[in-house]
Amino acid sequence: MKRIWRLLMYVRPYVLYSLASVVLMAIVGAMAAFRILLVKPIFDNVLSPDAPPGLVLLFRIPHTDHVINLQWLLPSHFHNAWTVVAVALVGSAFLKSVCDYFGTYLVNRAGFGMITDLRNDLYNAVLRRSVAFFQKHTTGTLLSTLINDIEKVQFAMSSVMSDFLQQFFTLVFTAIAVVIVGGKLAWVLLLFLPVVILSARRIGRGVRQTTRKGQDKLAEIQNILHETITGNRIVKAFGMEMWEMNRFRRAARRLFDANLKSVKVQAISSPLMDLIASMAIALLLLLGRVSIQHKQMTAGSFITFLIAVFTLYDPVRKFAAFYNSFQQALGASEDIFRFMDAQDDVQEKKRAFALKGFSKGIEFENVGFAYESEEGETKQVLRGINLTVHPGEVIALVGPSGAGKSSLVNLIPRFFDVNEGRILIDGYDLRDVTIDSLRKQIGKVTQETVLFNDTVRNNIAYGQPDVPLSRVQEAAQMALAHDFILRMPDGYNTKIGEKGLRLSGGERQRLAIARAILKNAPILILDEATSALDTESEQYVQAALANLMRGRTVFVIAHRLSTVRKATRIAVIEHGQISEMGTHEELMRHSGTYRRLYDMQFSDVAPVVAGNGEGVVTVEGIA
Ligand SMILES: Nc1ncnc2c1ncn2[C@@H]1O[C@H](COP(=O)(O)OP(=O)(O)OP(=O)(O)O)[C@@H](O)[C@H]1O
Repeated sequence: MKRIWRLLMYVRPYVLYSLASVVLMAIVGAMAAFRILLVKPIFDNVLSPDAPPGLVLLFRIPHTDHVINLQWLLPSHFHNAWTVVAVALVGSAFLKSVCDYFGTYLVNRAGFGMITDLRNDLYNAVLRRSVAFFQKHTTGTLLSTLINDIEKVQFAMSSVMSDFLQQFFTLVFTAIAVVIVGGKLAWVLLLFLPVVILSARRIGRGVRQTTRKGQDKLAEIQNILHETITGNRIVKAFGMEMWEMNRFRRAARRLFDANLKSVKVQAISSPLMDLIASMAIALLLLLGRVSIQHKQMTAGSFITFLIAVFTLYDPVRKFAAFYNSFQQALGASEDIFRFMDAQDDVQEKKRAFALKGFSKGIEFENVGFAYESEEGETKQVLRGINLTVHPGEVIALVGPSGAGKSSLVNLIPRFFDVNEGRILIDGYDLRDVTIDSLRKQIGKVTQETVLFNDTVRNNIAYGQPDVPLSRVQEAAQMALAHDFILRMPDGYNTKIGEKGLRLSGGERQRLAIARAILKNAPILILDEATSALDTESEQYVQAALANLMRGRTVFVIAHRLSTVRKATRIAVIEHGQISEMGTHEELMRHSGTYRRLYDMQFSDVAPVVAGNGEGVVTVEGIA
């Protein structure tokens, strides 16, 4: 109920459109019933040569002597039966068509309007969620909610809603026509009502179940497509085309079976209803003949009655589909609202103040951190971290894989919050300052370079669209990217494809470095790329990084000896704790973990395995 109410709140700005469309659709329904009523005068007056000229009777109000004549609805100078019926027929068709057109337009106007607002709100909410949220929910689930769930609500609130209103009013007015024209005969229909309703419900349930299965199978196919298109290089490198094709074929077969099952259930409805209808007609014919003999009914009114009864069937049948669609939209809105309402672990205090700059340093005071799974289980990854970093220092973090290095640096921009101790920036607890002002102080260059499908200029000036080109170029020069950018077809205006596919790994990294240089944040978090570039690229990237690091306070997850050597201090992280700290020379003298790691990882002879993304593997030495 709360969900329906919440969805309706989105309709509120469009309530005038909705009300107008309800009125217009009511007219459409009334006109549909009126046109059925015209069948009687067509048979009894227009097509009957023996009919006496005069008033054209439309129907008699049951249980009274009151009659409604067609002339009463039309200007008085129409007398001839054909003229009267023809004017009524064309006039009602015209009115129905006009109302249908504007009614449909207005329902859709309201439906699309509300869905646009809902989609914007959802996107805004999702975009602002914390990093933990994006780790909890897969890209597939988020995209599916943003696209498919919104689509379901949109479908229900636009196309289905307009059809529903039309069918609803057609049902109401035609039911009135059935009672008016049929009189006692209408009650016979009550005998068939339970059968129709029961079978429609059963078929509806069957259809719902089978369509849901079909949708699941379709999602399976979409997943395979998503995986193999984004990972097509891996598929090629491993020669898995045949295997993937077979996987796809099996999924397609399952979809085929599910669709056929659904058709089997759906296809039964029409013949079944035909059978019920034939039995009803047979019975009605018998009773109708008696009524006509006793002059209680004309042949024309009997046929009108039959047509009205048949017209009822369509809305009744469609109601199962409408119900289904509205249910699906409600189900989809549950996911939408769940994402919109998700409570972030990282929240800004109401009285948070803006950090003006960074000048005194960063302190980790007895910091502990745990990841929390969706089931509420916690996994402690950092404990008892004490570290004071002065402005301008370069802190290299080294340690075995999974020790907690990335987790530690992710605490600084508050991608996650500590659950023990605190982190201070210039003496202020991170949780006391606004997230925006904190993140303004921090630049980040990660292993995986994120580039957007936009121009080189906009990629470098990401977040600062108004920055002049000269400053973008300056940053690119410092990142040693200017020359290769100028060699591109449109220079700084060249569009980079999805994920920067037109660029080499080294070029991508240098663009990311240029972006960080332009941001000019005093604190820098660097996650050095593990995969080695070719020597020349590597030198460029190293030089660009040196330019970027100059004058900044840097936390670097180091994989290269050159970086480690240049660091002011090295912190060795093991099992979530700092086990050693000092300069390269100090730690080498110590003969502890660092020395062991150094021998394994950083010595000149130690090879590093590097891939070029195409699966072709090379073995190179580093350092
Ligand atoms: N979102 C998460 N949820 C739960 N556990 C996580 C999450 N991210 C990382 N972990 C776990 O936390 C531990 C520390 O991971 P972290 O990425 O900080 O290590 P790391 O030292 O940076 O490793 P690497 O050098 O391989 O990147 C690992 O055991 C990892 O499995």
